[in-house]
Amino acid sequence: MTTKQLISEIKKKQSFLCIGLDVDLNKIPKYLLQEEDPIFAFNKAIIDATHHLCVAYKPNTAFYEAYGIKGWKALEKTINYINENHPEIFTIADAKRGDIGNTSTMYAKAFFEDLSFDSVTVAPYMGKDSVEPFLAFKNKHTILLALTSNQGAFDFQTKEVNGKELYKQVLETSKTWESSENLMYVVGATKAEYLAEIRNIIPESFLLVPGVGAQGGNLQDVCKYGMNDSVGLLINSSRGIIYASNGADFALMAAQKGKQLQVQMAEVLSKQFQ
Ligand SMILES: O=C(O)c1cc(=O)[nH]c(=O)n1[C@@H]1O[C@H](COP(=O)(O)O)[C@@H](O)[C@H]1O
Repeated sequence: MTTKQLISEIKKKQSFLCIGLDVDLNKIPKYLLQEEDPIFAFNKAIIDATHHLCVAYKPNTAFYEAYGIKGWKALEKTINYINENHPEIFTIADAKRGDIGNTSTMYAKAFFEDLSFDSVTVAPYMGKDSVEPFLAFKNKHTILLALTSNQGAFDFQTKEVNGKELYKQVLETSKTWESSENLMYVVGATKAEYLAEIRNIIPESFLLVPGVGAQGGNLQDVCKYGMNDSVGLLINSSRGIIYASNGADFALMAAQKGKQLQVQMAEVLSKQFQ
């Protein structure tokens, strides 16, 4: 999917919501465990109930890898289900990969070709030759970790190296790489106060912003400082939506939580883009 198509979908749905499909078998309704593939059954119900409210789905691969071959199969069924039924939805494999060049190429093939995701999250710390193999894929997107939502972001990312914070060096350097138009960046919603400065460095790029809901990030602050002329934001919520209930009404309740965020997003968009 191109960025242009993503922006057009955001405007159409009046939403820049990304729903995180982080499936934990201990948290889903007990009766689903009798299904042949409980993870896929859960995801299918969530997707059926929420696809009109969001523009992106983000399965975090850890929640699938943890269940071995069955988990990986469920991930494959989930991405195929989204691509077949809702091809207009942007898909993110949240895998946080990155390695020496030839290995990164294999990671990119796994997520872009075998699983047909639109994007994958990548850690920047092995540098240019570890990221460019992902960028080489046309109409696919590499979402680089810039300033993450967790407390540990302060251990390295905000530390100054040669007079400049490391996350700023990640932003400035990565935008000079080949095919950098395929880059997006992760900035945690819990770091909203950094967004204005981040926008000075990368005014055009899309930001994936996790951390609203369960981690306490604030949607209004993220929009105020992070939005650009093309919206430029995908705001993710995982647990806050998919575990709204663990009863038979789980999908309905997830849709209600998703709707609450979508309504707030529509309000922001109507003010910003009249
Ligand atoms: O890359 C990510 O998506 C990510 C980066 C980050 O800085 N913080 C962060 O929480 N995430 C992911 O975003 C999701 C957040 O989930 P909730 O806190 O349940 O909404 C999880 O899949 C995290 O792994």
